[in-house]
Amino acid sequence: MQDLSLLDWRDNKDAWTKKYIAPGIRTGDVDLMIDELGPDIYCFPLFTDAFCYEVVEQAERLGKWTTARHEYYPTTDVLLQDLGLADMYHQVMHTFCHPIARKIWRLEGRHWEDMVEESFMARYRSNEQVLLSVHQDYADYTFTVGLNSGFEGGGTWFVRQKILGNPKSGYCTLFPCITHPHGGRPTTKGTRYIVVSFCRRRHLYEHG
Ligand SMILES: O=C(O)CCC(=O)C(=O)O
Ligand SMILES: [Fe+2]
Repeated sequence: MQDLSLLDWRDNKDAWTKKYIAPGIRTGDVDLMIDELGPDIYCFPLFTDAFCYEVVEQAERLGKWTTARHEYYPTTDVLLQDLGLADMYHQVMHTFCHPIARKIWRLEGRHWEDMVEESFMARYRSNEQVLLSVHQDYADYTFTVGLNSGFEGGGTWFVRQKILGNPKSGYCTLFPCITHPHGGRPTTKGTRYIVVSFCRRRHLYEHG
């Protein structure tokens, strides 16, 4: 099992899930696992330490960080696609994450079954980009996943709800957009890594 890599998700689903997905979520015990940090801000364990370690290692090894990918409020980031991890991450979203959003907010109908994600890893460092100013995500809802510990500061500040989400390594936060403008608080020591997924309905304005 220890020889499995992040890319083996297609060939060996059971062993892959056991190695990389947190217990509770992996077993479908969603009701047991979800905390509500504040109004419509949810948090649950999603990944194991092995996942977090390997995904950060891959990003740092490839070193494809960008600083101007978004026109507004750019992060220092790399698309999971550019790490070769987009298909794997999409499968995780599809299997474990979108069903949680649909259940919480009663999102029914086929439009909510066909979500596109923009997933990227963002990095904050005391001597590089330390913060992200308050903004709206261009999405229906967003997932953010903490990937490490050993930094100081950081966290997602929801200005209207006055809540700081700062998920531990492997924990995923879920919030809807429009009502939840937010920003990344300064990382004052060390490096903070997160994966952010902007989730959009592919056919938002189509009838039926
Ligand atoms: O740093 C954070 O926690 C928030 C990141 C974020 O809001 C974004 O990338 O859109
Ligand atoms: Fe954001």
